[in-house]
Amino acid sequence: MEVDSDADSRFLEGTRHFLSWFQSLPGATFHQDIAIEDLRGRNAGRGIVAQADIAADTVLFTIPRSSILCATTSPLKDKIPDIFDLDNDDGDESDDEGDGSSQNSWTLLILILIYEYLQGSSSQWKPYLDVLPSTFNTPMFWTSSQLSFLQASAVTSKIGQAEADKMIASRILPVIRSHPQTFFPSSATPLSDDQLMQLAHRMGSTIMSYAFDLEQDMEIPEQLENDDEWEEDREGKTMLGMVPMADILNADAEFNAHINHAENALTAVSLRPIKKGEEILNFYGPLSSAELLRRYGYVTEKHARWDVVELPWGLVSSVLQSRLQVQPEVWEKVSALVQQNDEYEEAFVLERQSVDPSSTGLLEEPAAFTSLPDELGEQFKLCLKACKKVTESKNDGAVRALNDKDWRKRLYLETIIEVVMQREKEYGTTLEEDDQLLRSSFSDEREKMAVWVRRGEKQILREAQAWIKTQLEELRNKPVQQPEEEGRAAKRRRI
Ligand SMILES: C[S@@+](CC[C@H](N)C(=O)[O-])C[C@H]1O[C@@H](n2cnc3c(N)ncnc32)[C@H](O)[C@@H]1O
Repeated sequence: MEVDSDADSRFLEGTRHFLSWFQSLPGATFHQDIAIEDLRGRNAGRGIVAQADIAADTVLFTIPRSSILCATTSPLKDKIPDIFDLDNDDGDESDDEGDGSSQNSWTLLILILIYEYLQGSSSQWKPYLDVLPSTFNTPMFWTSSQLSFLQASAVTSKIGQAEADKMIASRILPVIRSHPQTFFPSSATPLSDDQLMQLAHRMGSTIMSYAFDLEQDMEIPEQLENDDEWEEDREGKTMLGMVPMADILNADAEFNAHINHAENALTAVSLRPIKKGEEILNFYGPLSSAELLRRYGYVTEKHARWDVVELPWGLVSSVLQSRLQVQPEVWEKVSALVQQNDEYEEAFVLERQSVDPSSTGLLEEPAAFTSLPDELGEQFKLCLKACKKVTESKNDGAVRALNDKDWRKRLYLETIIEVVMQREKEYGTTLEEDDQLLRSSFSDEREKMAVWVRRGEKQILREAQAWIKTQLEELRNKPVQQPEEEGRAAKRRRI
């Protein structure tokens, strides 16, 4: 790798400046045995590393609430108070006027960040803003060639570029355009719509991978306990905020620190003894590799235990139709009945059973594939009922077979195993080919992460296949209660 010493010294200078700014904040603490280190060598940006052995329950650093950049601390509140009346939706644009009049906690924080960024040196958060990223590895910023490495992963449909563009155009740009003096100080060159769009994307992505939900673990004062106003206040309590230093912590599925939220400050506390040289790690939640990539732009081996794969109902339905040999015009009626159900689902998620990390941040039990989703079984059952209703010919052998519980169970398992195998084929390469690829070297880290994501999904499909096989085996070994032949023959007959 080419060494860019200018960029390196800017990086180090940014870290130094940020740390001294942080330490100068009233009420902030930073333990003497930890340091912010340059972890770019392993694609992890900055991180915090123990410089000596640290005991469990040690306060690693303290962040005063006044230093958090959020709706309550932003100077923008005095300048454009109207936008602080939150809509309390989660980005749903249905009631959006397109004039920036309705904000949610997400869009408001984008505006707050853009405002601070445009204030340059006069922002009190400048040293902090300087260590926030300007580029991202999340799929939102990938080329179509890089995205193609994700193959048939459902994550490709969740990137949300178009929705983000729409949200920025309707909620962010109108506010900035109608308050030019507020956003652009006299010294600053106003930005074009395209530049603002890019800046908003950058801030949106920063929030996605850096912001915290600010819970307020406050005791309710007795005299206010039955006060309606207080209740209302508490309802809207979840506020997004940028928390300096807490967001320098990297994270993994096994971690050794936790951020505690108290009334006046947030503290990072060690969950167990941490050895000198160990990275201090937080936890972003039980996220699959695909979700970790989508939100944070990285993957780790340990997160793969929460990998998931989606089975579209359309695929289940078409495999079932061909197994039952139902004609297309009849199956259309069956499908219409299934879709009328209030709980109709378009896709089902296969996942392992996995316990959460322990209170000390360790994963104590392996994750295992132990069942198909109940909702999939319910919808399958509903589909068979619809099939029976539509075909009407009550004497038909297949309909009689549908009444046989074991036959239905076998039909379900055989259908899903076929769906699982077809789903794997949609990816274009096999699990074994991906494994081989992952053993080679990649010139593009994004391609490697994509292969990791798709490989994890294929692994779940294989585990699901193995589990279904054992279920079928058990069913085969079960004593037969009814003549088997009828059901089998019925399967071959047309309904
Ligand atoms: C809250 S920030 C953590 C600090 C960040 N490393 C930095 O330099 O600003 C979250 C981002 O850090 C990176 N990150 C976090 N944990 C990581 C890990 N275990 N391995 C690699 N990158 C990680 C990802 O880019 C993620 O979007």
